[in-house]
Order: sequence, then structure tokens, then C-alpha cells
Amino acid sequence: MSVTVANLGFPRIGPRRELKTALESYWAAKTHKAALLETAAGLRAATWARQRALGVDVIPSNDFSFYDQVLDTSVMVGAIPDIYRALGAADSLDVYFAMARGTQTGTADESCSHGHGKGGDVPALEMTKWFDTNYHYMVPEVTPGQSFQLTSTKAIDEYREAKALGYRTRPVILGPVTWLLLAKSKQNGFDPLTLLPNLLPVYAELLRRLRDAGADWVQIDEPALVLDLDDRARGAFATAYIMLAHTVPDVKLMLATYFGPLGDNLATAVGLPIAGLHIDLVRAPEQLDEVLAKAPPELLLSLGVIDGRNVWKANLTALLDRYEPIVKLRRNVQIAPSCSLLHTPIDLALETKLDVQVRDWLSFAVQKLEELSILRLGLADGRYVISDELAANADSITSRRTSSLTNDRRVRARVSAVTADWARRAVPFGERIKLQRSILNLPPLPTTTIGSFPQTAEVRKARAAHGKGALDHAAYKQFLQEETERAIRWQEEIGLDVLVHGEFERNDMVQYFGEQLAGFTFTKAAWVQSYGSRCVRPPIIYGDVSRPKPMTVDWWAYAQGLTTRPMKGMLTGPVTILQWSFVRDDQPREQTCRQIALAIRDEVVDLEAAGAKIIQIDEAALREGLPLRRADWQPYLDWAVECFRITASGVKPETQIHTHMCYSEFNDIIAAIGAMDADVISIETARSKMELLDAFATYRYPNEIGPGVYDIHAPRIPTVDEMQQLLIKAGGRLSSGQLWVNPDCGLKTRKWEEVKPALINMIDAAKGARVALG
Ligand SMILES: Nc1nc2c(c(=O)[nH]1)N[C@@H](CNc1ccc(C(=O)N[C@@H](CCC(=O)N[C@@H](CCC(=O)N[C@@H](CCC(=O)O)C(=O)O)C(=O)O)C(=O)O)cc1)CN2
Ligand code: MET
Ligand SMILES: [Zn+2]
Repeated sequence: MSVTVANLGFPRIGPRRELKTALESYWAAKTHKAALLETAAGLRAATWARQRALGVDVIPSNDFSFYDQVLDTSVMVGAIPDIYRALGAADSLDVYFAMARGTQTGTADESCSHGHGKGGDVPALEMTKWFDTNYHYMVPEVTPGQSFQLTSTKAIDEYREAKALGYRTRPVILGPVTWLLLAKSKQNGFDPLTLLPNLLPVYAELLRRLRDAGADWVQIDEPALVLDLDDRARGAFATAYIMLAHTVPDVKLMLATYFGPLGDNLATAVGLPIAGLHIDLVRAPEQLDEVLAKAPPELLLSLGVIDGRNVWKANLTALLDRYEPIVKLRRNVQIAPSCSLLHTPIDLALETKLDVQVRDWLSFAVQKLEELSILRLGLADGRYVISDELAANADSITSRRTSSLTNDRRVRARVSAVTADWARRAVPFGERIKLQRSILNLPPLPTTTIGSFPQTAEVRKARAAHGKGALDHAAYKQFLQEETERAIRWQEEIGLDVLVHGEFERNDMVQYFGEQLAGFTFTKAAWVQSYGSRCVRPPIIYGDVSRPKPMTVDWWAYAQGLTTRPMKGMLTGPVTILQWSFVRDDQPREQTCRQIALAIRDEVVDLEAAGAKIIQIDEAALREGLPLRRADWQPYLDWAVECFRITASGVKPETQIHTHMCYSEFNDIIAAIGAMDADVISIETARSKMELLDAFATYRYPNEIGPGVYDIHAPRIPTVDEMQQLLIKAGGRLSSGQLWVNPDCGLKTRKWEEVKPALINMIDAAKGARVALG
């Protein structure tokens, strides 16, 4: 009998975001490639050493990436579209970064991820959300009938690099079926899965070369196995793994699944000729019994028992209770985090300012691996060996369960007192809009922006200085007021109809609110990668949520005081705050969301009382929060929409509620979007050339809509004509009386040099469209 600790992947950004710094300085041409490579190698070596010191038996390699592991896989198999091949050697870093960021001469400040450039510049690949996380991957692009070649030896090189340093690692690769299921073709109707026979020989060659380098096990990630799959996709798994087992029989594959239960794909998974199977027992603890019943005895099970998606300390005694019998039942087992630790911050030890009580409840990547080591000892040698650790762990668990910090009776009473009319505006949209129009007095096709203006290096520097105490409160406030005033004057000058204050005072649209709400705590260094070099510090929700005092009213009032045009109140909605935070796991997410909804509702009401005529409640992450399995969609949509409505319905009919959503893949949830009943919704549509509006047209969406007329992810400046054409197209799908004119999303990652001409053109396009549609 043996129990080993395995890790599926470690965060790669570095404890002090060393990789971010190295990447951005390389992109800005401030440092040479050699410096970037050296930083990367140093981070890998430190990561391996750390995992060994923590007692990890199975240490991963190839979990490092300069940008994204899906992009690494695309380059590995040679899926490099021709426009990038023209730029250099297929395995060069330049081609890789061109695929990730385009060839616009971006700087460290450049967030451009899919910019279509001017004058022959090369756009980046499309980027989208990785399953239900806030991590983004680069979408693989394939063409009908294409061939593949092993193009990058990164996995082999990193295996060798580790071996030379004395680590026998288990390389991690993304599996062929998931990679194809995530891939897209520009040719409509083409199914990437048909490329499987062309792709498999490359995987076989890779496995052979890993074996020749000394690898006996390889971790092959196939998270698509937790999705709804049709028989063809299931058949593809069988085809792929039979072929690989046949051609490379002496490499053992640990097939990793995560983010949910195998469900109706379980028979497929356990029937594959693989040596090991990893299952997520945090998201789907209920699948254990069925997996045990169906898995052949010789299949090595990797039990994902520690939460790789959240920050809470595990309950070690409960885990021992659950897994001791399993260890007796099966000869060998591995214990592991539920998924790669990419989605957790690195080290709690860096958080010296956290409340000591709350800190005692937390566990980041390093601490999670410690928990696994302790658990292994207990499972292998008996609980008495770890009695001190168990006692300490039990104290933390009890402290969290019984703490008065997590329970606020008033909040609970308030949530239970909510009745149906809290989630309903007093009168229907048709009547509201008449009142709103008579007050606002806007032209047809009113122009506005989504909220943020550029977060320049100067703004971030001032905030950092204020945080360190180098800039006092009054000076910081004055700096922000000047930025805000400048932005308002400029908006008036170019003639925008509905203004924003610019969000200069906010570090992040979620963290800013988290820092002001009770029940939340926030960190100094707990960065988690969102895409490329960009990171977020998700706030941690540990207790009942309430709003001690207004959070945005002063800034709104200052901004409105400078202008006679309507100034939008600007808030982040409850579902997005929930989705982009680390959420308490001792009550259903729905419950926490309702508490946040009430807190934001209070803010909405206060903004109205201060005089706001228009209040925008952003729900950028509503779509991302959708469960991975369709059968679970409706219950989620029901409470998510209700929470939004609770937030939005405390105001008078004449107060206009806006919402904003990016990543607008919501053809299949359009009814829920309608049910939100926002007076105005702004959505991302520029890249799909307004195609998304078909869903709104078919559904006969009655309220007002601002379809984004230009892609803010690109530095490129859109022309008047192209935006006017898009508006005319939109006018053909919806009534022109419904339309607003705005960009796709906020402008915080852009530069003023890009924003200024783009918005001036947008206003001209609106003028033209008013005439054309008039
Ligand atoms: N939470 C969240 N998720 C989201 C989005 C979003 O806006 N927020 N947007 C979508 C895209 N994802 C994104 C994720 C991150 C960033 C982003 O720009 N991140 C910044 C950090 C933003 C931030 O928290 N800034 C802080 C801290 C900035 C910082 O690093 N300060 C330095 C010092 C800075 C200096 O001296 O110049 C430090 O603390 O060491 C601030 O402005 O106050 C980055 O990685 O660079 C953008 C988009 C989807 N998910
Ligand atoms: C990711 S959605 C962003 C909405 C926010 N109001 C902004 O303009 O930045
Ligand atoms: Zn957005």
C-alpha cells in the first residue's frame, strides 16, 4: 500500500510577480531575451525546489508558461497560422508573443490581446475564459485538413532541465481532445475534432521523446471530460488514447480531469487504456463512490482532495475520515489538489497584514501542498503520527466555524426578509422609459462610455505612493480629483451625451468594492494570473456581507458637481463581485450573492438620493459564472438574475439603470438577459460585427441596448465609417429608438492617445448614423 502526494501544476507568475516584471520589461524592449530566459529558469528551479521541500512526491514540469499553456500546446503541435509563421522561426519567442499579443509595438502597459493592427500589423489570437475561471487562454486556430508537426520541444526541454537539477518530474501536457474541442476554425461549420487523426502522431512522437528523456509518467489534462459531450467527442477520447497506448505503451498516462464531475463521461474515462486517472473531489465529492466502483483495480487513482480554486484551509480530520477506507481498499493512491494551483495565490507567508484570526483559516498554494504532505503521513502511517498537526488544524476549523466574524445576525435577518417585490421595479419598462426620456432629454442614439478611462502609470504610481504613505491622503485625493476633472472636461468638449467619472480612484472593479464591504478581506501580494502578465488580487469573502457606509457616492457627487450633463453612477454587480472573489465555502454561493446584492442595492439607493439619474451596475462575469453542465444552468440563472434585480429595483421608475457585460457569448441565455430588465444594457459586439444582436432581435428584446462599436482590446483606432456602418447594421436588427452608442468595454487598459481619437470618431459615427437611421 502506498500513498503519494502529487501536484498538477504550480503558479508560474512568481511570489513577487517576477515573471510579470520580466515579461513586461522584455516587451518594452528594456531588457534582452537572455534576461527573460534567466528569470524564467530561476522561477522554475525555485518552484521545483520548493515543492520538494514541501514533500511533494510527484512534481510537475512543463507547467511553466511564458503566456498561456493552451498557446504552448498550439505551438507544440505546430498549429501556427500563416500570418505568424511569416514572422520568424516557428518555435521562436517572437512568433509565440505575436500569437499572444499581436505585433503592435506594445509596451509593458499594453494589454492588447487581440488587436487587429493597422498597416499590416498582425493581430493576436482570440482570447477567452478557461472553463469557469477568471483565467484566459488563447484560442487555438485550425484550418480544414491541416497537418501538424512537433514544433516545440518545451515539454522535453523542461523535463531535462529539471532532471539535470536532480528532479524526476511528471511532465504536464494538455490532451489532444480538449485542445481540439477548444479550437476554432475561421471556416464556418468546420469541426476541429475531425483533425484528430492528423494530430495524434504528434502526441505520440512527443510521448516517445519524453520517454527517451527518462519520463515514465506523463500527466495529460483532459478537463473537457467534465463537460456535456456528444458521442462523437466521447468516441474521440477512445480513438486518441487507444492509439497513444498502442504506439507508446511504455509511457504511463495520468489523465487529469477537473472543475467538475465526470458524470455521464465516467464510463468513457475509466474505459480508456490509461494508467492513472485524476478526479476533482472538491467540486464533485459525490463522484468518488461511482469512480471506485467502475475503475479497474490496476488504475492508479489521483484523488483531488484539496481545493485548487479557493483559499480555505482543508479540514484534515474530515479528509482522513473520508479517505482512510479508500486507502485500505486500493493498493496505491495519489492525493493531490483538485486542479492545477494556477488559480490560487502562492504563499500566505507574504500576507503579514491580514487579520490574525482570518489568516488562520487560509491556505494558499504552498500551504495546500503542506496539507497534502500531512495528510499523506496520516493516511500511510496512522493519525497518531500527525496528532499535533491535526489538533492545530481542528482548532482553525473550529475557530472559523464558530467565529462571530463570519456571522452577522442583522445581515441574515435582512436577507430572509427579502420579498418578491424587492426584485421588481415599480412599473414596467414601457412606462419607465417615458419618464426617463423626459428627464434626461437625450438625442437619439445617445453616446457614452463604459466607465473607466486609462489607468496610466502615473495613476498607479500615485496609488502605490499613497499605499506606502509617501503621498498623504489629501494630496492623493487632489491628484484623483484633477484626473477626474480633466476627463470630464474632455468628455464635454468632444460632446459625449452621458458622462463617466473615469474610475481613477479604483485599483480594480472588484477589489475596490471588496476593500469597503464588511465580510471581505483583501491581500497585499496574493496575485493570481488572469491573462499573460496581467493579474488580479481577488478579495476574500469570509463572512456575512454588508456595506458599512457609501462607497462611491462622494466620487460621483464630485464628478456630477462639475457638469450639467448626466454623470453615471458606476458600480460592480453582485454576481461579478462573487465570481471574481474567493468565496466562503461554508454556505451556498447563492446565499453570499444575495448578501452582496443587498449591499450594492444600498449603494444604488444612496446614489439616487444624491441625485444620480443614471446608475450602471456592471455584470461582466454573469456569463462566466454559468455552470459547466447545461442541466445546472437554470437554477444558477434564476438566482443570479434575481440578485441583479434586487440590486437594481430599489429606485424610482425615472432612475435609469444600466448594466454592462463583456464576453458576450449569450445567445443561449438571452431570456435571462431579458429577465434582468435593465433599462439599458451595453454589450461587446464589435468583434462579432453585431452578429450577437440577432439573438436580441429574435428574442424581441424590448429594452435599450448599446452594442459596442469598437474593440477596446486593440490599440487600433477605429474609423468613423466602420463604426457608422456597424450602427446602421444594428439599426437594421433593432429599432433605432432602442440604440445607444458606446465602446465594447471600459478603457482602463488603453492609452489616452488611443482613446481620444477613437471616441471623437465614435461621436461622428453616431451623428452620421442618426441621419442615416433618422
Ligand atoms: N478582477 C477582475 N477580473 C477581470 C477584469 C477586471 O477588470 N477585474 N477584466 C477582465 C480581464 N482581466 C483583467 C485582469 C487584470 C487586469 C489588470 O490590468 N491588472 C493589473 C493590476 C490591476 C491592479 O490591481 N492594480 C493595482 C495595483 C497595481 C500594481 O501592481 N502596483 C504596484 C506598484 C505600481 C507602480 O509603482 O507603478 C505594486 O503594488 O507593486 C492598482 O492600480 O492599485 C496588472 O496585472 O498589472 C486587466 C484585465 C476579466 N477579469
Ligand atoms: C470588465 S467590465 C469593465 C466595466 C468597468 N465599468 C470599466 O469600464 O472598466
Ligand atoms: Zn466589460
